[in-house]
Amino acid sequence: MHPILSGIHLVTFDLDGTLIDSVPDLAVAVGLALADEGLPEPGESKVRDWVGNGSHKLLERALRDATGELPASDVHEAVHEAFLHHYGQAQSARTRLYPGVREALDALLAKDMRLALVTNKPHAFIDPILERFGLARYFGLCVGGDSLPQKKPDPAPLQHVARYFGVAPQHCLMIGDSRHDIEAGRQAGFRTLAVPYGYNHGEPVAESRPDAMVESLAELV
Ligand SMILES: O=C(O)COP(=O)(O)O
Ligand SMILES: [Mg+2]
Repeated sequence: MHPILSGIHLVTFDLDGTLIDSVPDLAVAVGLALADEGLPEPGESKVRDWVGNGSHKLLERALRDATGELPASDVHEAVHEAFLHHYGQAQSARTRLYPGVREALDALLAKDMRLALVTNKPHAFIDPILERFGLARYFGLCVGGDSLPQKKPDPAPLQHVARYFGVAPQHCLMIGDSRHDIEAGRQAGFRTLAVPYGYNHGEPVAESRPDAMVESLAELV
């Protein structure tokens, strides 16, 4: 086991960019939502840099990029609704599990760790994606970006998970790909571990100074 796991009873995972490479499907849905407004599709590489603060921010960034200005709230709402519709139609057609994920989850469960998911993705999409990859059984609790009034980098979703399982923060670990995961984890008093392969607005997540980094979750176990 990786030394970061010593004394840990609860491991909380981020979803997008940590367990799954979801940008190909997110980019299609963003493109279709913008096309409904007669705007050009941004493509995967831009969308990769916009993911991380939930779906409202994702569409705000896309509209701002396409039009050069902050969207009016009615346009923002309409395009966000269109995105939810399109993403709901095909949220895992092109999405892939990262290498090492299943092995890591199996090994952690075998060590009697509690596992939870805290994503900024809307909650409605979590179950279908976990089901699609056979991952639903691993997580005792899944928190989405719209499950609570606060989302990462606010520590509240992590504090909620720790309280739910009755585990003190110093025995909890947050694993994620972005500065929002590391900041939320640090503020919640969790240990933090980052993976470098996900989405962090085009910046190295090492700059957020997580307690540890692994190239692949397989290295955890
Ligand atoms: O939906 C997002 O913006 C990011 O989702 P994540 O928190 O699972 O990385
Ligand atoms: Mg992420």
